Amino acid sequence: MRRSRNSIGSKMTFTIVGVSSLFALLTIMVQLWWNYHSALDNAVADIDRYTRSLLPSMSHALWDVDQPLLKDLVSGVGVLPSVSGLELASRDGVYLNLGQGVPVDPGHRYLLLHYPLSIQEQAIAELTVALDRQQIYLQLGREVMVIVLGNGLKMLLVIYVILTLANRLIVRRVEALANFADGINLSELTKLRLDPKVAESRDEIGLVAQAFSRMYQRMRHDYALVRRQQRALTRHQQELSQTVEERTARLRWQTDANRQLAQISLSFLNVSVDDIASLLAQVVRQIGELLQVERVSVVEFEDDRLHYRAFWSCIPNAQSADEQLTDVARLKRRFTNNSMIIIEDVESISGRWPEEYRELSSLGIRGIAGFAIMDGDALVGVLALAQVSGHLEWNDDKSQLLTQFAATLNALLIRRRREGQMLLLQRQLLRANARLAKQAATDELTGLVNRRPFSARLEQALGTEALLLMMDVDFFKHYNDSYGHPAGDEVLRRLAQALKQALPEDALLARIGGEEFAAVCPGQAPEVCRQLPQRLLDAVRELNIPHGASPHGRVSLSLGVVNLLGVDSVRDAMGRADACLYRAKALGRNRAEWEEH
Ligand SMILES: Nc1nc2c(ncn2[C@@H]2O[C@H](COP(=O)(O)OP(=O)(O)OP(=O)(O)O)[C@@H](O)[C@H]2O)c(=O)[nH]1
Repeated sequence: MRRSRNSIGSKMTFTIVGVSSLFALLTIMVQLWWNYHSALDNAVADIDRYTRSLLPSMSHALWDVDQPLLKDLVSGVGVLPSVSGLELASRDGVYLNLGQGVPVDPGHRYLLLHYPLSIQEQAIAELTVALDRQQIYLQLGREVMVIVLGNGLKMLLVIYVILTLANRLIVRRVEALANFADGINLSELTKLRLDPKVAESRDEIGLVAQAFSRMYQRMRHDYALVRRQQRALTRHQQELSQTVEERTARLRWQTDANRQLAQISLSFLNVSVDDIASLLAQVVRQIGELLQVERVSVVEFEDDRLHYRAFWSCIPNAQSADEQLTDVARLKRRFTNNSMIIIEDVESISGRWPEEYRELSSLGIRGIAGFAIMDGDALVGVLALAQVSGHLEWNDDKSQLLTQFAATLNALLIRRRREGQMLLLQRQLLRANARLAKQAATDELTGLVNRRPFSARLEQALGTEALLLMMDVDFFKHYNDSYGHPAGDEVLRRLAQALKQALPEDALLARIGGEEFAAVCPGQAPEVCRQLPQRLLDAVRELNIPHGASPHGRVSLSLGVVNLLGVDSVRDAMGRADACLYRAKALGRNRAEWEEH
């Protein structure tokens, strides 16, 4: 630590030097004062003692008028140090002035000492000794240097000792303490060690250091506690915000899912039976994307067989399981007491349901959720969601949603099934009706149309250049009688076939009675028209069916032909043709007769 002028060392130095200097000055002053007075007193005492010892001799010398002796004696006093002058004045006029004499005004410099000279207690003269203080001052001046030097050295020694002690006992330890305090950094919570010399001493600084150390320990402890609390608070806040985020996401997901489910339910209500399959395909895809699973399928049980009604997978070219290989009875058994089966990890059922485990594993399914589609108490199908790339991520919200969806799906499947059954019934009815209608319009024996459709066609051809041909088998009663009724039936069938082939394609041939045929032949070329009856007769002749009871020896026909141009009613047309036929019969049979105009 850099020591500044404000350091304890500097302050102590300044203080000690200042106080010591002052004290030394005072000491010197007092000593000088004391020395001065001692020197003055000593000088006065010396002068006094010496002078008084000489006074009797001086008195006698003066009395004896022994001038030289007197002068010697007085001069002897003048030899004393600090005596600057002497004056002896007797009553009888003897006067001696030695040295510098006695100043009239002594002032501060001189001290005058007066000694009476007497003989027989009678004063005869007075000796005045002038003491010059200057001498004492000079002597003191010499002593001052010694005193100052002595005191100065003493003072320096004392300062050195005090500063050394202060440095060792205070400054260094305070600096160590300051360094310790400087090193305190709560954010890092470092463990600081105070110098044992500072911390272990039992003086005030040691006590302060120990108090500091304890305070730091408490601060560390408190700070660690606060940090722990802060960390716990932060963790709690993070957990709280995470929980809020998760709940918000779940709520958002639920809202979105419910909205989609409502839309799906609505679309189920409005969909026509024919569109159910495509709607289901679309909906399973929607469910798959909403629940983020890789496969969704809807299967229905029918006659103890399983049918995939919809299958979707986000994996290209993924195939549903083979309907034939699924053990429907086992699948139904699993759903007997469970409306849903959630297997997040297929491995978890390896011991409990080994067959299902094998089957699912062989399909590469690693997690699956199945929801029963119930029709009342009957299990009619299963909605299944599967994961192949990993385990199934599941929660109650998804279960709740899919349970609802399965119920909606059930309603749709029931509707599909019931409407499908109705449609099937309708189609069967229509087919039966068509069959009946066809039967009603068709002659069962020959396969030709009967009278009703023929009449309708005839009506259409009225007033056109069409021909109406009425045909009747000759002597057919005899044939039946001779060959039997079944043989007669066969003849009718063969005749129908031969006549149909002989007629133009657009002609309509009908069996309008027991052994009666009729044909409407739309407008043809005159040549074709003219030859047509003969073509028909020839066709019958070519059949060459033996008929022993007929004069012709074989089965033959008689024809009555009418041109429908100018004919305006079926009844009229049939009547006219009948008349022609009658004429043909009358003229010998096996011939055609035209209406005469
Ligand atoms: N095998 C058979 N015979 C039928 C059928 N429908 C009617 N016949 C018979 O056809 C015969 C018609 O006889 P008739 O009306 O007397 O006329 P025909 O014997 O043909 O004599 P002509 O018409 O005068 O030449 C009856 O004997 C009927 O039984 C049928 O579907 N099958």
